[in-house]
Amino acid sequence: MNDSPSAAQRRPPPPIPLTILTGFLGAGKTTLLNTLLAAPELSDTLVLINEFGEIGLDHLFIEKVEGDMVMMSSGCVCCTIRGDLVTTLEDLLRRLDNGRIKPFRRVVLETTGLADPAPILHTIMSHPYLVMRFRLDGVIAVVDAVNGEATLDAHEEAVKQAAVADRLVIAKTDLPDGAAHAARLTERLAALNPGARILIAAKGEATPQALLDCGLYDPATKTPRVREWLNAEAVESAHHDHSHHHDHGHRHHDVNRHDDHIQAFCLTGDTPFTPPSFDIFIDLLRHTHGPRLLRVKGIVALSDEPERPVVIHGVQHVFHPPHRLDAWPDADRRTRIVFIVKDLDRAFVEGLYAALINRPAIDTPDAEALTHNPLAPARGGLLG
Ligand SMILES: Nc1nc2c(ncn2[C@@H]2O[C@H](COP(=O)(O)OP(=O)(O)OP(=O)(O)O)[C@@H](O)[C@H]2O)c(=O)[nH]1
Repeated sequence: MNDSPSAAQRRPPPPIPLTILTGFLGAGKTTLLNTLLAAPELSDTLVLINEFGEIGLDHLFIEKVEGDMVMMSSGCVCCTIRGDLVTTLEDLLRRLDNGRIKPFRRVVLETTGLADPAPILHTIMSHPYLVMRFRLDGVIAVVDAVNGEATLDAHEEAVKQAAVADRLVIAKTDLPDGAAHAARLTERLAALNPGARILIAAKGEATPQALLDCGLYDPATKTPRVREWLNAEAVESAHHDHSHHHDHGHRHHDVNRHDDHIQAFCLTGDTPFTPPSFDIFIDLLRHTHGPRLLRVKGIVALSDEPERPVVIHGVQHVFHPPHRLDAWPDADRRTRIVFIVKDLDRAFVEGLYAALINRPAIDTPDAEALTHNPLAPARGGLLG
C-alpha cells in the first residue's frame, strides 16, 4: 500500500551520518580531510569546522554561499561554528529542510585541536532532536608521528581524543622524525585504545572505506554491526597483555602520565541482567561516575528477552536510548560492555555487575538490596 503524501511527510528522514574528526593542534586533520573530500564517497558532505581563534582554511574556500557557509573546491559545503554546536546544527537542518542549502548526505565535524571530544559526543547524543536527525558514525583521531608522543605527555585532551576514537590515523610518518617514532607511537596508542583500528596515512590506509561508516549500523544493509563496532575481543586481549607486562614489571604506573589515568576494559558476563537491575547498573554508574565515563559501548543480555539483546552507547552521564536487536549478532550470547574510563576502577564496575546479577561477593550488596533501596533512582530509567 502506498503511503499518502502526508504520511510520507510525517515520517522522519533517515538520520544523517556524522563523523567527528579530532586530533591535536597541527596533527594533520585538515590535510586528511582534504584528501578524503576528494573521494566520491564524500560528495555531498557538509563540513563543520569548530575553529579556535583564527581560521586557517582559506585555501579550501572558493565561493561564499550564505553567511558563514562556503562552497569548497571539492563541491562540499563548509560552515564554521562560531557559537553553539546545537544552534549551528539546528540551523543547518532548518536550511536543509527548507531547501535553502545544497543537500548533504553526511556531516564531518572537525574539532579544534584543543577540544575534548567527549562533550561534543555528549551534546549530540543528549539532544532530543539532534539524536533523531544524526547518526553518530564514528570518531576519527589524527595523531602526528613527529610530535605525537610529546603531545600525549603534555596534553590530557590529546590523550582523550585518542582514547575515545573508533579510528586512529597516524600522520607524518613520511618525515624522517615521524618514521623513527611511528612504532613506539603505534604501540602506545594500541595500549591506550585497543578497540580502535590504527591507520597510517602515508601508507594510504586512511581511506574513506576504512574511516567512514564505522558506527553501529551498516547503512547499506541496515543491519547492526555490533561485533566490529565493539571490537571487544581486541580490548579483552589487550587487557591481558597489559596485566602480563605489569606482572613482569615492564611497565610502571606513573600517576603523572595522562595515559595512566585512562583505561579501556571489557566487562563480560554470562548471566543476563533483569531489566530493573540493568537500569540500576547504568543509573548508578552515570550518577556516581558520569564524568569518568569517556565512552561506554556494549551489547547486553536481559532476562526478559534473552534472545534479543540490547545495544548501549554512552558518553559521560548521557546514554543513547538503548536499542533492542532482533537477535544476537553471532554465537556469543554474553553481555560485553567496552568501557573507556578516566580514573575509574575496573573493580568497581565489575563489583556492581556481580551484585546486580546476584553473584555473591564479600562486602558487596546483592541485587535485592540495590534494586529495593528506597534511595535508589526512581523507575522510569533507561528501559522505562
Ligand atoms: N609531511 C607531512 N606533512 C603533513 C602530514 N599531515 C599534515 N602535514 C602538515 O602538517 C601541517 C599541519 O597540518 P594540518 O592538516 O593543517 O593540521 P590540523 O590538525 O588541521 O591543524 P589545526 O587545524 O591547526 O589544528 C601542515 O603543514 C601539513 O601540510 C603528513 O602526513 N605528512
